[in-house]
Amino acid sequence: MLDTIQAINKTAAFNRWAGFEVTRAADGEAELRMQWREEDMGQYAGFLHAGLIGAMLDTACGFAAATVAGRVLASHFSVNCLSPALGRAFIARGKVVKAGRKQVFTTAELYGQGDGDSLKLVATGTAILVPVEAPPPAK
Ligand SMILES: CC(C)(COP(=O)(O)OP(=O)(O)OC[C@H]1O[C@@H](n2cnc3c(N)ncnc32)[C@H](O)[C@@H]1OP(=O)(O)O)[C@@H](O)C(=O)NCCC(=O)NCCSC(=O)Cc1ccccc1
Repeated sequence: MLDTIQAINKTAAFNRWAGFEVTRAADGEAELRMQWREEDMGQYAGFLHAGLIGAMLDTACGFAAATVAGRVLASHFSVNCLSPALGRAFIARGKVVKAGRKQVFTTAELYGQGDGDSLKLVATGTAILVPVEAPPPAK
């Protein structure tokens, strides 16, 4: 399952640009890591941009859902920014709360990694994923 999710991760140009690495994916859980880049990831005060906070939480939730439901699309996600997102790297951990037939409810946490291995919780989020068929081939 980890290989499958890592392969999916590589197909998204955004994920490649951001440097998302899938470090765990199994049984309704997924973990994502991203190295901080000062030159193009910051907001006005130098914290991780909220767009990237949302992207990491959304992706961790989506990959967690994919481990139990296959192909999914997000119909809703929300983000709580708890503390300035600072760190030399960021780790998002997503998990499935409930996988129904039509909706998969998920939550995720985002941690900033400080010196050494210390992790600080900087944001939390939720997402609702909808299991979908493969899209029709492009005309
Ligand atoms: C599929 C659903 C969520 C629910 O659909 P329903 O309630 O059944 O609604 P309905 O049938 O009324 O169709 C409405 C529209 O949906 C379109 N469509 C339907 N099925 C497919 C399909 N299989 N593929 C493509 N499109 C499909 C359909 O053509 C129609 O288009 P139209 O309005 O005519 O132009 C739909 O609202 C949607 O696609 N939202 C956007 C999702 C999105 O972009 N999310 C963000 C990115 S994913 C993410 O971030 C999370 C993640 C991370 C990592 C890994 C994985 C995930």
